[in-house]
Amino acid sequence: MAPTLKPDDTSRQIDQFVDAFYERVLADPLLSPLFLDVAGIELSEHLPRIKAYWRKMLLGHRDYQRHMMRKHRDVDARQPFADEHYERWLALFEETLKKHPLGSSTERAAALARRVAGNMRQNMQRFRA
Ligand code: HEM
Repeated sequence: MAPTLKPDDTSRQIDQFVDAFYERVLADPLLSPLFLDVAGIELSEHLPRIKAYWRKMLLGHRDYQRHMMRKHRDVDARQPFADEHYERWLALFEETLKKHPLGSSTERAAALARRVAGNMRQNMQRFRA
């Protein structure tokens, strides 16, 4: 019988995935200024939040309770997100997922990322108008 992946394993995989994703994002000339200059993120606070967000989305954990859309609206108000930002963000997300899959949650993570990015794009346009 194939070994079953326990939630703890997925949680560890999420940590590795997010670290690897942010290595790419922060090395990306298009995306990194939004994180480092416009939002001025503190990595030691930001990364645990992103990990908690994905544990909530994929495992139903309750430790992420912030309003992530509002955070993006604040950044967008200072430096509007363009289509190419969404495309690059998703491309890096999917590239990272291939190298650091999340077991049985891999496909769901990809689909969620696409859906949330699509909602975000609409949400930003509504709030800008
Ligand atoms: C164009 C695409 C995106 C860009 C450029 C982007 C950029 C950013 C930036 C700059 C921050 C830091 C905000 C701050 O601390 O002030 C942030 C936070 C965050 N992003 Fe994104 N993001 C994008 C798409 C997404 C998507 C699609 C998701 C989810 C599927 C996501 C999830 C998050 C989460 C959970 C946070 C943490 C918010 C908090 O502080 O609680 N992002 N993002």
